[in-house]
Amino acid sequence: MAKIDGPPVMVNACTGKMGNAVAEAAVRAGLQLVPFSFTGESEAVAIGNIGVSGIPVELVPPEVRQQALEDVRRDYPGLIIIDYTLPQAVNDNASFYSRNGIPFVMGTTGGDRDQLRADVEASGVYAVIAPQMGKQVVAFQATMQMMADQFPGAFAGYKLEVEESHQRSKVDTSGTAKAIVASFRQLGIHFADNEIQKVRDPMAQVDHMHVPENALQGHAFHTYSLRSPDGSVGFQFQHNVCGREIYAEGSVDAVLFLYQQIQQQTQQRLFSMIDVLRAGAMR
Ligand SMILES: NC(=O)C1=CN([C@@H]2O[C@H](COP(=O)(O)OP(=O)(O)OC[C@H]3O[C@@H](n4cnc5c(N)ncnc54)[C@H](O)[C@@H]3O)[C@@H](O)[C@H]2O)C=CC1
Ligand SMILES: O=C(O)C1=N[C@H](C(=O)O)C[C@H](O)C1
Repeated sequence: MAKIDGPPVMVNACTGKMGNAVAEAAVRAGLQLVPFSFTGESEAVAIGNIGVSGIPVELVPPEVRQQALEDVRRDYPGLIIIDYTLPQAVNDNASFYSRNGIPFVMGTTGGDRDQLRADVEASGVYAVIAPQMGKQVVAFQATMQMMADQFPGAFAGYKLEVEESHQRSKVDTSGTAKAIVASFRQLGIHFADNEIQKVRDPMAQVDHMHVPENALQGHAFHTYSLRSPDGSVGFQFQHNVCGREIYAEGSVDAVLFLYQQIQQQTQQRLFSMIDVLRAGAMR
């Protein structure tokens, strides 16, 4: 694989479905994969190491991560971390990377998002934080935000229904759905995040959300339905993704974008995936 002009990349956690997918995408893109990965305690002890595209990656448990990161920073100068762990780890991992001055791409959803942004902003570390890394879904997300910015309150009085379907193992409510619902609230619709319907039953996913059976273990099907107060006007928006390729490729674009910002020492240091799209930073 030809090497490209980019940073070494550390993926936490290569043991995860998304972490593994993005580590493979980084290698495919010609980036050097750091052969260490922070992971949830059980895997590190039980598995020891994992192969990514033929590269043996050593799994590091949380209790030795500080020394491990210092070693990695010494041996792989200029590295950028990609985090796809779990919601309960988001804030602590981001603070850990920030304390150590390591730039990162945070794809993990959940946690305290306001605190996450505040802590990263205060630290001055370079980072991209986004609950959605799939470029075309981000374009849809940005379009909804632009409509809300341009026409606040335009849908006041409308009723909204949101259904998001993911693999059964997904513990949290979709961060993408929450971001798009925030735009609907700006458009005047009264709707709380806890009203988002999580579809996790495989039969309902196939019969009601029309998820292909071969995508049940990795999909993201979202439907947003709007109805006017008198029921005479309706809208429906959908974004349906099978697999994880779209997020993995977008994450690599985010890494290359962040690498450029660091090289240019830009004043802005905290970015969203909409910033990455606006910069045209896509292969
Ligand atoms: N931004 C985006 O476009 C996307 C975001 N995601 C998000 O990525 C996250 C992971 O999703 P999956 O890979 O499907 O989950 P998963 O359960 O397959 O993998 C999570 C991995 O994180 C590890 N982990 C848990 N705590 C950790 C810690 N403190 N430090 C290091 N590793 C730790 C676990 O051992 C596990 O291997 C979720 O929050 C999901 O919503 C997933 C796909 C796309
Ligand atoms: O967990 C997933 O798989 C995904 N999570 C993200 C989210 O919570 O919005 C992005 C996408 O839906 C896939």
